[in-house]
Amino acid sequence: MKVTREDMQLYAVTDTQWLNGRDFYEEIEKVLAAGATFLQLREKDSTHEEIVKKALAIKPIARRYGVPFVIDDDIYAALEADVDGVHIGQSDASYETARELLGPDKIIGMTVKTPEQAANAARLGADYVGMGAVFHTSTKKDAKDLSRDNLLKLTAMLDMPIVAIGGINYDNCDYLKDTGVDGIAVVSAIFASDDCSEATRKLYKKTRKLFNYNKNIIFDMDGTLVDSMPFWKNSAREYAILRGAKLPKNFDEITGVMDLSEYAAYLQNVLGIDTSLEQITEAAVDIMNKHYASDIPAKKGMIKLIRREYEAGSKLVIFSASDTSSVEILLKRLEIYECFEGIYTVYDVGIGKSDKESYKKVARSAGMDISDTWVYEDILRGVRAAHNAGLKVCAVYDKDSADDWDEICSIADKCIITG
Ligand SMILES: Cc1ncc(COP(=O)(O)OP(=O)(O)O)c(N)n1
Ligand SMILES: Cc1ncsc1CCOP(=O)(O)O
Ligand SMILES: [Mg+2]
Repeated sequence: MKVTREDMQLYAVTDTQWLNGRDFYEEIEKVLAAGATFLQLREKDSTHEEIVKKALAIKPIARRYGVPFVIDDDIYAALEADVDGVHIGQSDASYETARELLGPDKIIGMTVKTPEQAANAARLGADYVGMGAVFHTSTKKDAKDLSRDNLLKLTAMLDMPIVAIGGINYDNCDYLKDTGVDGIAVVSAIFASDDCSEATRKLYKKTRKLFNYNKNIIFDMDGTLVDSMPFWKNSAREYAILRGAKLPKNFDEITGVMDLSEYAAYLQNVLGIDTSLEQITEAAVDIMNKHYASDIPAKKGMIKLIRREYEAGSKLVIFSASDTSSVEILLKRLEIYECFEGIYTVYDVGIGKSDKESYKKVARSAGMDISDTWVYEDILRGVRAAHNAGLKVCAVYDKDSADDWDEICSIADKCIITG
């Protein structure tokens, strides 16, 4: 698993001691939902068995949010729980031992405090480094403070993802601007807060600007933002009933595999309904627009994600295979219309989503730089085309594409599973 600089933006490190009786897993879920970009399980008072148990419980949560998840110190727990990797310091297992045990694909992060350690991390090929403590902290009393000058010296030596740690919070993190670090790792600034969601959301917004992670997002609508596929499938039935057809028992089975022109021919030739492709297309939009206006549900967490990105300054557009009117109706109903700067459909772009040129054209028209742009998409052909266009892809799980999920995840840069 490759770590990016962007993954370092807001690195959350757990510590049950700060929780004050709040539920550990609920708080972790809140932190990930609010935008933490990396997660480390660091429980200094837990036994190996307890760490494995906790890691196994956290792993599916981190997977759902597509956030890399590592364990502090315990390389055997990382192996047993099969998490994404481990973070090792100078008094933990060596990089070589960790790599041999965990294999080439797992993440190995290292603590670096001196030029020798920095050179060593570079030589060994660590996936990222953590540097600190940049401020004195009660979370790790034995951590020596790292001066700004020394931090600058260390970051200048390294060309890899770097995260600063130690006593960092919302009010003092500006200190890290232009130091060469790619983000902040925090324990108490998140987990000691009474409201972990709000603390994370505020830090996410602030660090996005601080570390210049400008983000453009091209969002798909059906299957990504909303759970509309079942409604689309049912629209064929709704139209046939509207036109007075007597439906055979296996109607859904027969029409489920048809495209619109095959469906038109079936209605005309088999069910004897006087209709045309144009009429069906128009009727489908009408039927679906009623649902977009009333009962198609947003996928779990998506509204929050869109609001978070909008508030953090991302530029968002929709690229849909549905009609513009449908997109507008839905976004207004979900009260996220103002979050999007543009709506593009395959009809006005003139190219389908299987063709990488469609995504390039949307990015160009929206004034988005390909290297800064993410595509959120649920279908394999869209994921593949967007990836081939050079865009970063966040795949969103949809049960309609369940059979393609493994292949989708082998292509996408990030995969999230919404309810
Ligand atoms: C991201 C990150 N950076 C540094 C550390 C510190 O690791 P280490 O020096 O091994 O100290 P302990 O955390 O084990 O007390 C870290 N955990 N994470
Ligand atoms: C793990 C670690 N390594 C250096 S300081 C530190 C603890 C950071 O905790 P906090 O963010 O609460 O200061
Ligand atoms: Mg350690």
